[in-house]
Amino acid sequence: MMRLDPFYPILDSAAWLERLVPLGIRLVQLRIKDRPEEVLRADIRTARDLCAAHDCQLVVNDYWRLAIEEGCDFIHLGQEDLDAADLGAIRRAGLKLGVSTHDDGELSRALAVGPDYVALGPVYPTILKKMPWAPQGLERVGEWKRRVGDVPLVGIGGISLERAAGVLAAGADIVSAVTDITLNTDPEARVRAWIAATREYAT
Ligand SMILES: Cc1ncc(COP(=O)(O)OP(=O)(O)O)c(N)n1
Ligand SMILES: Cc1nc(C(=O)O)sc1CCOP(=O)(O)O
Ligand SMILES: [Mg+2]
Repeated sequence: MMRLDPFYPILDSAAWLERLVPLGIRLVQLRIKDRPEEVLRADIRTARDLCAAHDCQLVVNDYWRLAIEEGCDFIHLGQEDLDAADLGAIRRAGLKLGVSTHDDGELSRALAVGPDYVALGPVYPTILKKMPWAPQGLERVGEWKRRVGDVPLVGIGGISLERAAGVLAAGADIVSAVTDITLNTDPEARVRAWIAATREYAT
């Protein structure tokens, strides 16, 4: 499999991708919540075409059926999403799969489905969504990497540009971020800085 880029921003609309992907993002997640299906489908299509034009790997969050129907090739599912998903249909369609984990049980379950990456979170406190887990910390990142072996490990949750190098040094292969970019006063400059800071980890 193609190596995934170490910088993995998550954005909540195709409009955000249109703004930021052309700056040189090579791996991005479209994570849209609570929108009608026609909006989801239109954004997935726009994101798919944009990412294809910019040599960027698109990961669609949650909506695996729409991802299959729209010819996307990578989805992200959390544990509750896994409960409802048809993994056979996902694999038959040739989709790659990233899975969230927050504790031991979730990691065992994630590894059992043969994921294309495992995400561990929240590494630091996050303001994006309420989560029942305490921040995992950097030692847990290292422990997860030892347990996942060759499977790429994504660190997520409260990761800023300033924290990214520490998360990578602790064992993550990839660092993911939302608000450090989208709430920044200059998201374009922030993305350029992330790309420059993570370039040495890319191959
Ligand atoms: C890279 C990455 N890691 C974790 C998540 C969270 O997925 P999930 O637990 O399903 O929660 P939602 O994002 O769907 O609210 C993610 N999306 N991406
Ligand atoms: C979407 C998401 N999933 C997480 C998990 O731990 O599974 S943490 C998270 C939010 C990440 O946003 P920010 O970079 O702004 O903290
Ligand atoms: Mg989900």
